[in-house]
Amino acid sequence: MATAVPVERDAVARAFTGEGHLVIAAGVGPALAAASTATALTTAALSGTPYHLVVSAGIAGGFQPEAPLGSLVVADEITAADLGAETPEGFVPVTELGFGTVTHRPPDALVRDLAAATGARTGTVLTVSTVTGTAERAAALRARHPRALAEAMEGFGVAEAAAAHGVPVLEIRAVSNPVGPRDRAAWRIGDALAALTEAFGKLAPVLESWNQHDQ
Ligand SMILES: O=C(O)c1cccc(C(=O)CC[C@H]2O[C@@H](n3cnc4c(=O)[nH]cnc43)[C@H](O)[C@@H]2O)c1
Repeated sequence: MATAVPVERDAVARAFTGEGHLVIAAGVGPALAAASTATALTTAALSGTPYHLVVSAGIAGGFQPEAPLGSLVVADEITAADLGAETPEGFVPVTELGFGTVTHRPPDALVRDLAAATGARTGTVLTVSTVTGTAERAAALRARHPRALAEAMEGFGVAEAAAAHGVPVLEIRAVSNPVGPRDRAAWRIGDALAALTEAFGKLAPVLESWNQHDQ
């Protein structure tokens, strides 16, 4: 499990206490999250106990009204929203420039099972390097990604590391703030961390049984 910061790591670890997994604070942003996750995966593989699933987890901004504060989102697509080029005609993702990738897809069945266990919504979770701070940017992201429910800063980096190791990936986010105009008074980080702990309590049996049977 790769969270960004220690409070997220602790929120997950409080609920997820079995053996055979690791919960790390991998750092904020896609680059550090990728480096930390790849290091953890390599270390485990070299010691003969490779991981079979990687989960990016933490708090996120939720697109309104679909992902209200305190709600949970399980990504069926993890998409890098700002990996590309700005052109006079608008943003062009790197894939349309002829290289790279911008989306990773978690296993369908696992996404369905996790959503059923927690009541989470499923949809695209965007990875951004800059937190959205205006209504215009939020609207532009939704126009480009109509299925987006949330934005955060690590999922795509974690997914790239998992893909490099041939390991499936999930992203699970609890909504701490709306995506849109910057309003620190509207953040509900405590509620989102509590929602994360509650969700991981319900997810633990699903993830553990998937780890044992579906590799
Ligand atoms: O200063 C701000 O306006 C601001 C607004 C929201 C979040 C931040 C952060 O620095 C938190 C980044 C951290 O938390 C995740 N996160 C939470 N909400 C969002 C969001 O709306 N957009 C992107 N990331 C968010 C993120 O994954 C980081 O780990 C600052």
